Amino acid sequence: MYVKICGLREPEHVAAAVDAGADAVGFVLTRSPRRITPERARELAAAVPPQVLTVAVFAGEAPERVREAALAAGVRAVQLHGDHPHGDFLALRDLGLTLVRAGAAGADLRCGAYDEDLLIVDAPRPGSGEPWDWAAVRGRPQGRWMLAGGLAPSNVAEAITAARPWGVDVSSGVETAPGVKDAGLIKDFVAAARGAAG
Ligand SMILES: O=C(O)c1ccccc1NCC(=O)[C@H](O)[C@H](O)COP(=O)(O)O
Repeated sequence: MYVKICGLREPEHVAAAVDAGADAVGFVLTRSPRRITPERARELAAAVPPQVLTVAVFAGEAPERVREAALAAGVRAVQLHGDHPHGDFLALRDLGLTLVRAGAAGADLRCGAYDEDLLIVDAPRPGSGEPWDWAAVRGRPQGRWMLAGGLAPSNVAEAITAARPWGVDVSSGVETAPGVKDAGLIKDFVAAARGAAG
């Protein structure tokens, strides 16, 4: 079970995610209570070992702006949320970064349909912490896809059973307030996801 912890802002929470065994850590570079600057993301990413994917998250920015910010942040992956057209992914392909497409269940659910490497199937409002009907997508997404939206240590096992994803992604469920991560919750989430998968 691939596990991504998103919306990290502080070095101790990045370290908590890495120590817990997360596969990917996300830095939000778009409008959000979790937003950080590309320069801050670079500082945080510098402490992440190479086996853990560093992801810069965008929503609605033009590819030129995504390119500039991703390079400034020094991340290894770019995540585009929402209604980005296929052309945006093609325009970023030459960066040589892992491309992640994220959207709600109404989108094309085949990973690779937009030339992306990973797919996230999320709640309608990203980063809202709102659970949705995870079971409704069971059997529909194809390829390397992560389930997101309202996941937490207390429900991630249920969500995995319901949707059978390749991976899971969380932000609000490992926070004590919007944008304020909790190292204990991060550890609990990774353990619960891996326990469910095992
Ligand atoms: O986290 C945000 O605030 C955010 C804002 C705008 C676009 C994307 C955002 N987050 C992307 C993620 O990958 C989140 O982890 C995902 O939406 C799940 O969020 P949550 O329901 O809070 O666990």
